[in-house]
Order: sequence, then structure tokens, then C-alpha cells
Amino acid sequence: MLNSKVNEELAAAAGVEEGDVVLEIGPGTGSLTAALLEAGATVFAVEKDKHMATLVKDRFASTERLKVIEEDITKFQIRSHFLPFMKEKYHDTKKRAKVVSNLPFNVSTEVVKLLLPMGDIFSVVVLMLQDETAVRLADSSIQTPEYRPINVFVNFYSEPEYKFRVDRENFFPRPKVHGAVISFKLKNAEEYPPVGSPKSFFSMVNSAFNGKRKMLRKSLQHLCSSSEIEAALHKIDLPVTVPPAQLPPVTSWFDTGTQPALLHG
Ligand SMILES: C[S@@+](CC[C@H](N)C(=O)[O-])C[C@H]1O[C@@H](n2cnc3c(N)ncnc32)[C@H](O)[C@@H]1O
Repeated sequence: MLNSKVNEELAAAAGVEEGDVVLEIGPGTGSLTAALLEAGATVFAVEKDKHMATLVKDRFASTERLKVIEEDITKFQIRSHFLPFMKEKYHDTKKRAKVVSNLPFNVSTEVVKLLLPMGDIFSVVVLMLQDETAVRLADSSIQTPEYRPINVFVNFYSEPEYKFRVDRENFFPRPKVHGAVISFKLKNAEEYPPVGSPKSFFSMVNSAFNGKRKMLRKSLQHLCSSSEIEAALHKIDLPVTVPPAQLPPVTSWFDTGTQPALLHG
């Protein structure tokens, strides 16, 4: 990141303040780390590149508010290794940590899938993504062919918000596309849509989208009878012909707040 102002804005987008514990993924040379420390946070950085991990450790050797772990975030055991660190720093047991990261674009979807279900550990996840990806993930109401199971996933676990675009001239090496900062305010488990098991719910969502142009009563016929599907759609005022890409945001799939109208989850 060539522009230090963007790092300050990333930290501000997560509302980082004195005393916060922040998980930073991929600190690289430490330009965002510097902004997080400057804002008063204690930073737990996970960097997979050995050389970069050493470099960032050396750069901030004089502070006790930084811990650097050399590890790939997709393999890192957040619950067993980060959680004890966070608990040691916070006196308030209800306080949650924050995630702020400027990661390579190619691992961003994997990181989103990993972190969003962790609302018991993190209150907010702020990421730099490709602009196009950020737009697609933040708009919960898109009812276009761009609507994917990942949109259902994002809105199930969080409230996404597109923050601001970062022109590609701000990065070195310069990527082909612009970046954008997106924040995901993580829900607590009691705020999730009321499904029996998220795993079987998402398996149902994937089945529905596998037959993108098919009607739901066809693509979900291995799970429910046609009449059950028609009745469920009727309950939430949708025609039986609705294709999956035109379903409304996931939170409105549940009629009374207790009973999932769209199948059993
Ligand atoms: C785009 S650089 C970010 C540099 C820095 N955050 C900045 O703002 O200047 C990405 C960093 O993420 C690290 N990285 C890439 N994949 C990673 C992964 N799976 N786990 C942890 N770190 C990763 C890279 O080694 C690199 O240092």
C-alpha cells in the first residue's frame, strides 16, 4: 500500500480505538500494522511469508502491542491460538476483537468464509477486496444473475457495508483492477436466521443455485415435495416460478421469526 492515508481509513472503518485487540492478516512490510498500532490497538498479525514475518517483527521490535505469527491464515487455528491471546488482553469478557486486513485478492473469498461465522470472537471484519467483489457482496438486495450462495452466506452471518473505493494507483505492484474497503458487522448466534443446522441450510441453498434457471421445486426435489416448496414460497408471497437469483435477502425467507418458510434448514 503506497498511500498511508488509506491504511488510516481502513483502521477507521473498523472503528479501531485504544485498547482494541485486532487480528491483522498479511501485514507484509507493516504499513497497515503501523496505522493500527497508532490507533492504540494491540495487534495479532498472521503472516505466511517467513521473510515478511521477520521484517515486520524487526520493524516494531520496540512495542509490546504486536505479536506476529508465521502461518497461513487458512490453516491457522483461530479458536485455539487467537482466542486465549484476546482473553488475556480484555478484562471485559463480553468484548470482541476486530479483523482488519489488506490481503491478496485471490484469498479473500476463503477468508470471508472462514471469519464471518466467528461472531462470538469478532465484532467486525474489515477487508480490502477487489472493487467488483466488494460491490457484489455488500448489496444484499441484488436480485440479478450475480446473486450467489455467497450472498446468502454473507447476509446470514453479517451486515455488510461497502465503505470506499481505493484506486489501483495506490497499490504496488499496481493490480489490473481497483480495490475497495468493505466491512462486515458480525451477528451473534442468536441473530442468525432461525435454521435447525446452518450446514444443512447451506447445502439446501447450494442445491437451489445449482439449477440456476430451474424452478426451486425441481432443484430441491431431493429434499422436499413440490407441494411443500410451493407452500413455503406462498407463505413469503413469492410465485412458484421464482428463480433462486431473484430470491429476496435471506432474512426475509423466514415468516414468523421461528419457522423457516423456505424448507426445514
Ligand atoms: C497485499 S500484501 C499486504 C501488505 C500490507 N498489509 C500493506 O498494507 O502494505 C499481502 C500480504 O499477505 C500475506 N499473505 C498472503 N496470503 C496469506 C495467507 N494465506 N495467510 C497469511 N498471510 C498471507 C503476503 O505474504 C503479504 O505479505
